[in-house]
Amino acid sequence: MEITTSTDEIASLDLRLEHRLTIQLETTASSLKADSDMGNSKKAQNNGCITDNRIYPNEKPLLCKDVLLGDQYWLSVSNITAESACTSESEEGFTSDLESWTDDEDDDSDESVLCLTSHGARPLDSNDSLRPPLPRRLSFKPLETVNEGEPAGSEDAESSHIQGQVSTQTVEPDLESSPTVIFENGFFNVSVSKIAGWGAFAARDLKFGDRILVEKPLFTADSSSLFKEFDKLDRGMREVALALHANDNCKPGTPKLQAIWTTNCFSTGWRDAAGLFPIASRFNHSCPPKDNIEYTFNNSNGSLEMMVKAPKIAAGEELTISYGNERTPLDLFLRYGFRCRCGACPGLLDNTLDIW
Ligand SMILES: C[S@@+](CC[C@H](N)C(=O)[O-])C[C@H]1O[C@@H](n2cnc3c(N)ncnc32)[C@H](O)[C@@H]1O
Repeated sequence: MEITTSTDEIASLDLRLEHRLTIQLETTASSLKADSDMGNSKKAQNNGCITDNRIYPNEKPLLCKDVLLGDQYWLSVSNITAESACTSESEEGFTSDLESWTDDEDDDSDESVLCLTSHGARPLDSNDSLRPPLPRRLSFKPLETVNEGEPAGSEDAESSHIQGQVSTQTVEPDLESSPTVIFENGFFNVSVSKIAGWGAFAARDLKFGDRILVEKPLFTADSSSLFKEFDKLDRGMREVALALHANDNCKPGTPKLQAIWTTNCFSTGWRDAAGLFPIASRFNHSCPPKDNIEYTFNNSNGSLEMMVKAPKIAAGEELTISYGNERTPLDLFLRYGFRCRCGACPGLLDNTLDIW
């Protein structure tokens, strides 16, 4: 297996790092000094961040402070994972101790152009290509119960019902107003999937062993500490978490966060400890042998890594992982609340549920 050793080739993502930058940019007038934005290097090292601030020719920015430059918006991780990636609409009548959250759609205040690359942060370069603006919908509100039966894909909407006072939450990409691509890093992009909701697609031909994503968790927890750990997040990070797809078939009254956790968390290898990874969470499932990406949690850097496991993947193909090789379509339905449409399995037969 060919292992990528150069950081130039690693698709790296560190949401904590990006968010720290965001906070610093909001409180620091316009300093573009990467040193001060990134904190001291020792601190960054402790967090496992890559903080090499040199400018590398032709290096593609991974993430960037949302900024208005000329007529174009640069893409920030908040946009990628909270606005577009999701799927949520504003909730009416929600109640929570987070009610003080505000919608900062119109906050275009003094923003410096700083982007994250696989080497750390650097000022936006004139050669960097800009992408078209995304719809801005920073209106994610915490929910208290789960909106059940509304799948990420095109599952039968007739089975939908809404619990308690929670209003409908859109979990499908809105084809009318959503951008086609909500995340890209050179290896893959996240856009609308034929399997379900959002999915990941090869941005170019890939081969066995290509490392396509290295992602830090928003947070890690186990079943007993989920809410406590979530409460430690700041507003931006909570929005990102709450924007992820929630299990459609949880028991009535299941907290939204719990439904998101069961659908999206990746094990970190110790008992039931797991992490929430907003980009990796957009990968749909395929039953073997159709799953073409494998993943592992790397304890040494605290990141989830995704590698190509198929011999080759052509540009444009959907990238899928297995949510569990031993899982049958019934297991998938019971655990994740979806009827598998991967194309490799027969799917969940109607009479299976009747029998069950
Ligand atoms: C971790 S999310 C994957 C990304 C998701 N499509 C989204 O829009 O965020 C898991 C959810 O995606 C959908 N999904 C993933 N794989 C699927 C499959 N093979 N067939 C049907 N739905 C699938 C289900 O709704 C599942 O609960």
